[in-house]
Amino acid sequence: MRLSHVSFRYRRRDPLVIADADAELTPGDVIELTGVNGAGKSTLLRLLAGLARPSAGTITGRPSIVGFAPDRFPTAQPFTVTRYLRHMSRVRGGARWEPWAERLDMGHLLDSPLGELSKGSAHKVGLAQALMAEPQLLILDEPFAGLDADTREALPAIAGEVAARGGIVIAGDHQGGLRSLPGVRHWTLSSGHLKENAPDPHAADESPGETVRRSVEGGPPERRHATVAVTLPAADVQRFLARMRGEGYRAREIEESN
Ligand SMILES: Nc1ncnc2c1ncn2[C@@H]1O[C@H](COP(=O)(O)OP(=O)(O)OP(=O)(O)O)[C@@H](O)[C@H]1O
Repeated sequence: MRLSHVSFRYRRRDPLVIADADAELTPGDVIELTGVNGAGKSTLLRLLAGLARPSAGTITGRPSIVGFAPDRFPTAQPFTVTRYLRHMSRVRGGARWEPWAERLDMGHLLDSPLGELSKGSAHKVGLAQALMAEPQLLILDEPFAGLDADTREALPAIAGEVAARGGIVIAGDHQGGLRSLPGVRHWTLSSGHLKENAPDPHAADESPGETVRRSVEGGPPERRHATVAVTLPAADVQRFLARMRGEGYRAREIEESN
């Protein structure tokens, strides 16, 4: 997925909120987006999700299944949690919401009307509806806001699992909750400009998917690595990378040749 010269303003004479942003997101990426209040993080996330259109520039290659968890889940809807999640499951072609309700510890909330939920509980409903469709692009706006300790702890692993199966995860997050995942990319927005920070030199040399695979398999991580050069048709690169990252391996360099 690629952003090319993306700019956005809310109204014609308003200043640009996003100015000439360029970026590339590849399957398996986990990206943390930071910036001060009002920097434009939510705006950029909505553009990435396809909920707003760039005023200029293009966003191409958006995966077809997108999960978006907003910073404020809209609770002014006349449903209980179960009815809402069932409805979203139908919209999502019969996606299974029950495992997510269990994993996010929502059992006690299922009969509650959306309008009576606490902030953190409403946030969990937003996360469950975003996750249920197994999105190839998972967009989380302030995912840790208001969450209880258990769910906060579960969320990096969930993000890592989405990446491990070749999904892209991007989270607008003040709290640095995904930083425990090695290989996380860091984007910042400042004065409308999107910038990628250099990777943390102390971070482990492995992808988030690899970390999850190791934690699932158990045992201490094996630190020895080998680098293998692979040649394949250019048209197959994205599919290959997705599969490779899904297996927990990490691409170091991509070079095009004739
Ligand atoms: N619907 C809107 N109409 C007009 N301006 C808006 C609208 N939504 C946001 N803005 C403006 O766009 C700018 C960026 O807002 P945005 O919510 O994207 O920032 P943010 O980085 O997510 O902030 P925060 O960290 O406080 O959530 C702000 O100046 C805000 O006032």
